[in-house]
Amino acid sequence: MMKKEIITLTIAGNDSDGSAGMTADLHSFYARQVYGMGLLTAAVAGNTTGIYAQEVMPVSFIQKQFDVLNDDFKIAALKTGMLANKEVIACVAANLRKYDMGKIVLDPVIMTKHGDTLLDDDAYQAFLDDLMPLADIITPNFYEQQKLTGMQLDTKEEIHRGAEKLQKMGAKNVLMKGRHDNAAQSEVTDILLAEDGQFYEFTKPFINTERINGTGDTLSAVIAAELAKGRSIIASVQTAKDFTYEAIAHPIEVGSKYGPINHFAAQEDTK
Ligand SMILES: Nc1ncnc2c1ncn2[C@@H]1O[C@H](COP(=O)(O)OP(=O)(O)OP(=O)(O)O)[C@@H](O)[C@H]1O
Ligand SMILES: Cc1ncc(CO)c(N)n1
Repeated sequence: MMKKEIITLTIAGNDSDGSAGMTADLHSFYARQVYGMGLLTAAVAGNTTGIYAQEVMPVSFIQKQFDVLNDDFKIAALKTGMLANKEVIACVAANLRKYDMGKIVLDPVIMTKHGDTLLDDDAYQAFLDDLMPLADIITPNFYEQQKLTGMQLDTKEEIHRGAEKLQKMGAKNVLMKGRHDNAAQSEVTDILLAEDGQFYEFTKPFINTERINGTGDTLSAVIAAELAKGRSIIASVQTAKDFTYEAIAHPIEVGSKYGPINHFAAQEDTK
């Protein structure tokens, strides 16, 4: 009998160097053995030194991609990445309300690690009002946590309060990714506030490297892939954390500066 594939979708921008955005998502889906589809919102001209130009897809074209995918496929889970502006957010939110596309992982992509902006300043409110209430899980990094909560979150207590604020805005589960900007730190801990109100911690050793382009995309893509298989939030986050760690721990030589992570090694080393 023919095997029925599990379909996982990324709604994201493409980064031309393959390190981040839709390409990293599709590498991750492949490595976790789900069938990946890509609904393109934008494209950036980037390499390992930075991003040099961006184009946003017309909303009518984004709408068409939603319609044709939903005409033909049953999607088990999706993740969002670069959404660029409030018009794209409105379109994505309307379609996530219209169509049942399975579990929703919201990765609030605002800025790259190297300071390039991927979401307009006037789009945060639409993100909070229209997308947060639809999320099964949201995965902000340290910078995005401050932007979305409007709070300064330095201590563990403050991070807990910030996660509770985001959960009150509608996200069922909130994964607050840990800081990794201190060369002397020994670990990176991500904190999950789960739907049941409990906090869970996911800790791995800190790796002191600049080759970490696409870590956030990879983490959220693996969460989506595992949720698509029907696994729990906690099991999905654990696999995503392990996978991303292995991908950082086995550097590959691509480009001259801020390199990508290694999805091949992670595929072999993650259960
Ligand atoms: N240097 C590191 N050592 C160990 N783990 C790391 C390191 N950097 C990131 N991680 C882990 O990678 C995952 C992604 O977190 P990160 O904060 O890098 O996301 P991000 O900033 O959204 O990434 P992106 O550049 O894709 O936007 C988290 O689980 C985090 O703990
Ligand atoms: C399109 C795109 N999405 C996300 C990132 C980083 O998160 C990037 N560099 N490019």
